[in-house]
Amino acid sequence: MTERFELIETPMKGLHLIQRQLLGDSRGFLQRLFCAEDLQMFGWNHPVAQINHTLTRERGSVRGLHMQKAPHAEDKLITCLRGEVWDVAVDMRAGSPTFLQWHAVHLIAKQACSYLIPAGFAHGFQTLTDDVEMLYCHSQPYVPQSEVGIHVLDPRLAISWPLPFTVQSEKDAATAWLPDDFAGVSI
Ligand SMILES: Cc1cn([C@H]2C[C@H](O)[C@@H](COP(=O)(O)OP(=O)(O)O[C@H]3O[C@H](C)C(=O)[C@H](O)[C@H]3O)O2)c(=O)[nH]c1=O
Repeated sequence: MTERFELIETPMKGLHLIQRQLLGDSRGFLQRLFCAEDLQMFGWNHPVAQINHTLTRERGSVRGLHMQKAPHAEDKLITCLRGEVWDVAVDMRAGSPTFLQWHAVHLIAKQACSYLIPAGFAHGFQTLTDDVEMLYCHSQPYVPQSEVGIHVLDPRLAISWPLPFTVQSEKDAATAWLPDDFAGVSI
C-alpha cells in the first residue's frame, strides 16, 4: 500500500487491482491515475510509452482479446473513466501455473479501481453500460505487427461473459481460435 494506491492481489502472479485514493474537497476530488514511483512497487518497471482513451457506445459491446508479443510485450494499466465494464485478463504465459486461466473484475468508474495487467496477458472487456470510456497506460508503443488476437469465445478459455454481445469489431469477430498445440508466449 502507498499513500495513494492500495494493491489488491488476484489469483494470478503479477495481475493486480489498484485501488486509488480520491482526495476530496468542497470542489470535488483529485485522483492520481498513475505514479511511476508507487507503481514500481507493484511491478510496473517501465516508463509509460503510450496512453489510449476509448469510447464504447453500446452496452454489451466487446473489445479484445488482445496482447503484444515480445519484444513489444507490454504492461497495461486499465482504468474505467465512465460507466462499468466486465474486464478480463487471460494468462498466456508459457509455463505459468495459471496458463490459459482468466480473471475478470467488474470495473466501475466511480469506484476508482484500475486493473494492472502484466506482459504476457491478453486483455478484453464487455461494457455493462452505454458510453463507456476507458483509459489505458501502456509500457510499450503500439506495434501492430506484434499484436496477437485471441477470440473472446475461444472454447479453451471458456470465458463467461455477462451479457449477450452487441457490438464487436470485424477483426475481433474473425479471430481464429487458439491452435490445440498452443503452448503460450514467452515474454
Ligand atoms: C490498440 C491500438 C490501436 N490503434 C489503432 C488501430 C486501429 O486503427 C484503431 C482501433 O484499434 P483496435 O480495433 O485494435 O482497438 P481496440 O479493439 O480497442 O484494441 C484494444 O482493445 C483491447 C481491449 C486492448 O487491451 C488493447 O489495448 C487494444 O488492443 O486504433 C492505435 O493507434 N494504437 C493502439 O494502441
